[in-house]
Amino acid sequence: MDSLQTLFIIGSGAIGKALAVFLQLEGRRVILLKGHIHQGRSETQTVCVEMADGSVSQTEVTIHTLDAFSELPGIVVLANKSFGNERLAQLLRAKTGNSPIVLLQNGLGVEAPFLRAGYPSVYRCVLFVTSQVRDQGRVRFRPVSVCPVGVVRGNASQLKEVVRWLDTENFHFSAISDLGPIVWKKAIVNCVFNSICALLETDNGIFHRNSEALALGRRVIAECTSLAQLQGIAVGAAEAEASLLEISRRSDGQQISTLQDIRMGRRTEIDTLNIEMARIAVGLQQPELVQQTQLLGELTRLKAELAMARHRPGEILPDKET
Ligand SMILES: NC(=O)C1=CN([C@@H]2O[C@H](COP(=O)(O)OP(=O)(O)OC[C@H]3O[C@@H](n4cnc5c(N)ncnc54)[C@H](OP(=O)(O)O)[C@@H]3O)[C@@H](O)[C@H]2O)C=CC1
Ligand SMILES: CC(C)(CO)C(=O)C(=O)O
Repeated sequence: MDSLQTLFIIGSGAIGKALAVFLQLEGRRVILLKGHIHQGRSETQTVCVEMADGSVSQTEVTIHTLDAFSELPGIVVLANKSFGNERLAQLLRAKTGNSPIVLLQNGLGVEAPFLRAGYPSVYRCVLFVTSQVRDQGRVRFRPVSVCPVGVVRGNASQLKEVVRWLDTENFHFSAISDLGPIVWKKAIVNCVFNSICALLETDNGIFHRNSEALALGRRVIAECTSLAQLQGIAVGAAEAEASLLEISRRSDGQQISTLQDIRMGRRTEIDTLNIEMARIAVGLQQPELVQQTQLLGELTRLKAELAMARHRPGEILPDKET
């Protein structure tokens, strides 16, 4: 399907850059676009993606702004922070036509702005990788397992094509028929990582190294799996814990995005994780169900707000662990 040949990646951060490098090195046509600045000049950078075995994938990547494109015919991949989705759904609507949209973001309900805006083809991926920008030109990338992609609005044959264009040797994608349980399982795991690692100011490896941290994680998992079950989503506590531990082992030394954001004085995505779980519980008239998850989320949000308030542009808050 030639019409999908170009991959437009929106969001030139840790995920967007790594994905662009891997795709370009396998000969795909990639256009990398800034997620929150929509006007300006294109800039070319050499991006070097470092893997756990010390190997490096390096190439020149040009980062554009959205104003340079009146149309985005191809696959539009969203690797921006999800709190930008509402605005992007409005901005992109006139440019994307029938192009499929693929969301790579963590969290619950992140696809809602695109559904409300009437996009005809929306797919969602659950990322099982970790990626961290070390400095402008270096990205540290750790794949955990293949990343499933499923249909939110669209069809199975287009999904297959989308996955074929996205998949590369270092960053694997596969098609999945039932997206709901995996989105929930990953969101539950993120409720653990994105709050506890951020509050402890530690790396993702803490859960396989420290039994007390794991015990805290189990309490969040117990609450959120009960909520999932109330929603009719079958995610067991044992499988969520297994996923937590696998990610913890494979991304030992990596910082969760929420901790990276707090250290840079940036907004976090905690609203689509712990805080969203609490909102769903309130909607089901069971507000007490996820109280500990909610408290951790509120502490994380406050920590991020305090960091934003004292942050001076360009300054990175001290890195205590890695
Ligand atoms: N890093 C990781 O290991 C993982 C990340 N994810 C998900 O991938 C997505 C991207 O994460 P990651 O690359 O780490 O994040 P980064 O912070 O490294 O980059 C995110 C990009 O989002 C863009 N952005 C920031 N604010 C806004 C906004 N208000 N509106 C639109 N765009 C905005 C920025 O774009 P620009 O600077 O281009 O303007 C930025 O480069 C997130 O949703 C995250 O949940 C999921 C699993 C793992
Ligand atoms: C849980 C983890 C580490 C796995 O991809 C992640 O989602 C993140 O870094 O944001």
